[in-house]
Amino acid sequence: MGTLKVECVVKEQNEIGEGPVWEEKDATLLYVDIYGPKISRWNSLTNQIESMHTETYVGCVVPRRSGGYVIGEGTRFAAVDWEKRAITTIANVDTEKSNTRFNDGKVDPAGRFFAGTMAVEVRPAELERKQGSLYSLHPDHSVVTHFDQVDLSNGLDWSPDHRFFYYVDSLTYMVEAFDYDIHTGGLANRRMVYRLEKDEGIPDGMCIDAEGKIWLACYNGGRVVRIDPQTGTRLQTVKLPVAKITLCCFGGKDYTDLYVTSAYKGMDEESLAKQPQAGCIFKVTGLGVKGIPPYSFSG
Ligand SMILES: O=C(O)[C@H](O)[C@@H](O)[C@H](O)[C@H](O)CO
Ligand SMILES: [Zn+2]
Repeated sequence: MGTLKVECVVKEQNEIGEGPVWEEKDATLLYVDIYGPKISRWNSLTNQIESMHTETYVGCVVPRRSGGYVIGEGTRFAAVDWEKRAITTIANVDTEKSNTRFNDGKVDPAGRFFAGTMAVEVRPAELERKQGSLYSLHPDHSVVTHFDQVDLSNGLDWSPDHRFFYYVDSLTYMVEAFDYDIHTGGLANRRMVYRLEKDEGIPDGMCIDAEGKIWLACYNGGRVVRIDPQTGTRLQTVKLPVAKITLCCFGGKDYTDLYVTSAYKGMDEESLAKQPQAGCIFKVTGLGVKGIPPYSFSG
């Protein structure tokens, strides 16, 4: 294990930076600013950032096998043609609700795109409760509703053996697990894996590492924590120089670097002065673990 280093790499600040995905072929990091609202790509070799605006809040972006990206934007799944800067609707969700939006999403190992919704926040973590649901978009563009009554749909990922699905509804202050059926994309047997401690703040995004441990972003906790979902214990804490940590993903050579997004939404001038890097993206090196390459939506 090398020496742990935390570096601010993307200095352009996001109101809510989210949804980082490493794109190996170009050595770029793809991510969103939910309130931009925009999708961006940071090139790790040239330090250049390319962005495109979306029509409304964009919670997540994932690569698509046939090219371009798919996003969870407002209450629709939509296809993005990055070259043409064009967005087209694939499917709508929450059609009977008037004030929800997509939040975190990720592609499962079989190419299905999972993403959840939440009520639009009045202030961070202040929102009408039980308005969210967890959905998946399948290769034939059908949508499955896995469950509703969600307060603030957030982090998700699958165990490396595909047997478990991990999930965060932020206002439960827990990480939960389900049994996962990789053949159908079905979830069963919901249970708690980890409950956050006070100073860890609010659970936000998460990603899995190659050893099957969870890296959880702690919003208002200024850290990511590594959790063993088998024992429900915290194995490691990595502190960052900003409080509102939103999500992390592995990238870089052999997926050994951890990229961590953050937000500045809801901070007053005084706290922004104390945390001038709020909304930036950080790179953590020297963790001594590897991630799993991201999957692409197969539809
Ligand atoms: O980053 C996200 O996933 C949400 O869109 C944010 O709004 C925060 O999670 C939330 O405010 C923290 O509770
Ligand atoms: Zn999130």
